[in-house]
Amino acid sequence: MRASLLQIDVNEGESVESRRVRVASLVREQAGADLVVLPELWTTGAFAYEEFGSEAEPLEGPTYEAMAKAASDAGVWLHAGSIPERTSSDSGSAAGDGPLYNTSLVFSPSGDLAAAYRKIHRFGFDKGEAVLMGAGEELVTVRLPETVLGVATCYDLRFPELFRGLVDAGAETLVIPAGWPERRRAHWTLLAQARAVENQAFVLACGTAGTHAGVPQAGHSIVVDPWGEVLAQAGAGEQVLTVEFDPGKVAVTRDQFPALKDRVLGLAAPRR
Ligand SMILES: O=C(O)CCC(=O)C(=O)O
Repeated sequence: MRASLLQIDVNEGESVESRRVRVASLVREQAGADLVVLPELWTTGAFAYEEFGSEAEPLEGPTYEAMAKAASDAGVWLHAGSIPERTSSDSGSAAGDGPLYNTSLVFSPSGDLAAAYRKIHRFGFDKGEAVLMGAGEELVTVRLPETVLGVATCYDLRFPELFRGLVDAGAETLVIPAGWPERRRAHWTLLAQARAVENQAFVLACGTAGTHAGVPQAGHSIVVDPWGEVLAQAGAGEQVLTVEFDPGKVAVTRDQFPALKDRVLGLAAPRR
């Protein structure tokens, strides 16, 4: 299986619309890949909090349209990263009066929406995304012909229980778009490898390059195999990271080193 991770440079010198056009064209250039992955919130930047409201779009907005077409033009599965999604509080109310979500979109090679995932763990503690956006509540997997994707977004990477939930739902390839900051790059690489080893799954983690809202981005998108080996890692700048991998390695690893079968669930709390 061939996957291309598009580590996009997100900076304020380029408008959202020109970046959308440029990214669509980069996706088209990946024809021949099985799966293409984009980063988190690449239209605005994950730290451009002031733009979340002004650039938020309904699920089927301009980014959805552009990415659905790019996926079908290229004939690839496309994890189109995430958008700031604008919602309505109920079907009868004015459009856009509901919470915003950090929503990932996955398209099939015919350009149909295969899945949407609302980021569960919002970043920022008591500010930023954590207060500006609503929290997703549902795990999402996507069945491709070669593998089952389990999707998560950026800060989710720090929460192993989410990934165990995805594995229990059948995930074999964990896809994580991000806008991870340079300051915590060591955590990014370490956590990507940890999630791969503990879940005996491939990890495809795609970050952004450049600096937006004063936050230099880590880049260093990474692909890790179920044994924890780094198959490929990008540098700091904009880059297309292409990797060939054998999805069958998940079953082989889980069979030959069956640690997942030794899980003990529902442990009792310590007695005081
Ligand atoms: O957990 C981190 O260090 C980065 C998380 C983040 O930047 C995000 O979720 O947008």
